[in-house]
Amino acid sequence: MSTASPVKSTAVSAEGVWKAYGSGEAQVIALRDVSVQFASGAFTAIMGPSGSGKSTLMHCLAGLDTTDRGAVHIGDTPVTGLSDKALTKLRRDKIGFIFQQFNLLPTLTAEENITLPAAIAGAKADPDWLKRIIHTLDLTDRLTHKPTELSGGQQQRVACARALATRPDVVFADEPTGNLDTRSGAEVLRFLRTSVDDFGQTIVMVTHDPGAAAYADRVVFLADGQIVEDMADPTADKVIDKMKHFEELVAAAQGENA
Ligand SMILES: Nc1ncnc2c1ncn2[C@@H]1O[C@H](COP(=O)(O)OP(=O)(O)OP(=O)(O)O)[C@@H](O)[C@H]1O
Repeated sequence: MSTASPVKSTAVSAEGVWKAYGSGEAQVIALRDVSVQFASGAFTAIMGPSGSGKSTLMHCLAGLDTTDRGAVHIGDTPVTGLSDKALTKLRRDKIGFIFQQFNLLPTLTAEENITLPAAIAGAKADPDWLKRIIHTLDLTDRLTHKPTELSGGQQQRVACARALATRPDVVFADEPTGNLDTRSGAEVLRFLRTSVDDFGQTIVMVTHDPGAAAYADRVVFLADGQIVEDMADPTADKVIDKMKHFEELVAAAQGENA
């Protein structure tokens, strides 16, 4: 009997991606030749100092921003070069988003917020799947509430259910615990972990918090628009230790780019 673990496929990849903002003297290079792959069924955190390119990378991976050079794929689908219409469809069908500010529609109930993306896509989310995630997120008693009637933690759990409702190929989470207290943040992070372990989802999360990154399988560190470190099986202590050496990593990256 083979004991080898199954080879994971790639959910998202970037190949030689460059991205600059502005031009001439004012030009800022946000991503410099970034190549990275994110395995399906894995939870990856992206960390790095402010301005290192984390949001730009996530936006380019998710087709929310264009790249100047290089290629991005979601599964086998090339993101670079798609028409606006095809990009909208790709985001709707294959990608879930969780934002720091929750981004729920205030006039809709929790349930309507959760099912809206599938409804817009003209699809009905699988009722058994929805029930399962709503139960796992402990939202069963909150479905008729509007966002203003929910705590921040509950709102973010609704946003998690919304992101997963269509069983997307990848969920991008941008500082999902940035607006939450420690306890509510931990509930969201435990859910993201569960969604990977029990439901086979793929999560890519930008965070500043070493404690949040410790929930991931892997941490990719960016500095000055480049990947400077790729850490497997992170712990908060390992991440903190790495961040202490960040100034050296940034100086080295800037030295190479000088
Ligand atoms: N729309 C824009 N126009 C001009 N410059 C931009 C734009 N977006 C980002 N930048 C610049 O690109 C670089 C990378 O920014 P980005 O927001 O990706 O970093 P970040 O690591 O996500 O930062 P933070 O942790 O503060 O959110 C920064 O120097 C930033 O000022």
